[in-house]
Amino acid sequence: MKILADENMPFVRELFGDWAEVVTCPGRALAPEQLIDVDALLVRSITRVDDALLARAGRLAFVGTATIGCDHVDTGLLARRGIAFASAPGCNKVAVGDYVLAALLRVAEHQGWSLAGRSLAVIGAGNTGSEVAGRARALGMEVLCCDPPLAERGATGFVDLEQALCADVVSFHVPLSHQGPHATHHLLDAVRIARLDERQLLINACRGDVWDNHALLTRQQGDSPLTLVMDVWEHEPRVLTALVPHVLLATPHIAGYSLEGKARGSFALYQALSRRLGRPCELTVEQLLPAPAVAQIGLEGGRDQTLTERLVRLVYDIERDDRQFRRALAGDDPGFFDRLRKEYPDRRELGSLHVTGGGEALRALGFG
Ligand SMILES: NC(=O)C1=CN([C@@H]2O[C@H](COP(=O)(O)OP(=O)(O)OC[C@H]3O[C@@H](n4cnc5c(N)ncnc54)[C@H](O)[C@@H]3O)[C@@H](O)[C@H]2O)C=CC1
Ligand SMILES: O=C(O)C(=O)[C@H](O)COP(=O)(O)O
Repeated sequence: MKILADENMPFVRELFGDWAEVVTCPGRALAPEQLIDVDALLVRSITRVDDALLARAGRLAFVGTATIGCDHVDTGLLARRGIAFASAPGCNKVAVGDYVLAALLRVAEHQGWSLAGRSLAVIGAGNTGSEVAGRARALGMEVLCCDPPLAERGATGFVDLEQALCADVVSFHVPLSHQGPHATHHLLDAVRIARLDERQLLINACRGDVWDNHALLTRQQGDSPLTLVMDVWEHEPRVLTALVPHVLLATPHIAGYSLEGKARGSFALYQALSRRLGRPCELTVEQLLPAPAVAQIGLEGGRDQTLTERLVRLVYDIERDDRQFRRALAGDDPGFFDRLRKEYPDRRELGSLHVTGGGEALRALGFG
């Protein structure tokens, strides 16, 4: 069988190479002709899987995306054509939790905030939103969750969007959707942006099109700008360049880019395709991962927010990603966004570092 996989999907040769012919290619530039003799297509979020791409895919029996988000895949089309589909729900939720935790601690340091006692609203309380909620609670923050679709299914304890948008920190974790009563395209639109208070911090680590970036730029150019953390951008890989100087932490859609998260993404497709073919799964995710450079450190004495920030930065330095982003944006490379993502260094999750002497509180923050 022939598998065509995005070149940015790690571990495909280790997972599929023993029993399939594996060909890799850049995901953004995939052409219909490349699918003529392909049995299984493995993509990431940058490949639009639609009628045009599958026009000549006569043999295709399986499409997998090694991502949580599925907005790039026409799943209705796959169902109509009898092509099996799999995604990787939750694969990089821990990485998104690490990203938002790192962002909160850096912003707090920058603004001189104590996070304990402040409110944080999670918009979309699924896998990534719940992970972020857990980290925020571990920081002593008061967490509010807004998730109307879950509330409609009988879950309780939610606030509505307008209440959520009054929190000190508002972190977005919804899928991108264009239709239906809970469509999220421009969920943060010009009207809502105008109502926000300048003391608020807004974080987007889900999909760029959930925020109206032009309306946000208008707000930021006025006399009461918001504090912003943006990992995702409307119309990626293009970025509204003028907005970037008004964003405190700006990164190129890498919130979910831990090595563990990517490995889990590839592994979920290995499991799904193996199941479909009736093959045993002989490997585990753990077998794919190298040992972390630093696996253990000891903590003596008390821990405050500053020390927590330093501990997090030992494993994940979000400001490094922000610096690289700004440097690359200022350069002369129109393909900088994809390049930064392709060349992204191996980033380990906080859980890879065992901190002795830190107790349960550090484990709640994500450490091992
Ligand atoms: N920046 C990055 O690297 C990453 C981005 N993502 C994005 O984050 C999204 C969310 O991921 P998960 O939490 O794992 O998905 P999930 O499906 O587990 O949770 C999403 C939640 O959003 C809720 N929701 C849907 N519409 C809503 C609305 N209008 N208002 C409030 N809540 C709404 C759903 O009911 C669900 O509970 C993904 O679809 C993906 O687009 C995910 C991983 C990494
Ligand atoms: O899982 C998701 O959803 C994401 O947003 C991924 O982290 C995106 O990574 P790529 O698929 O664009 O490499």
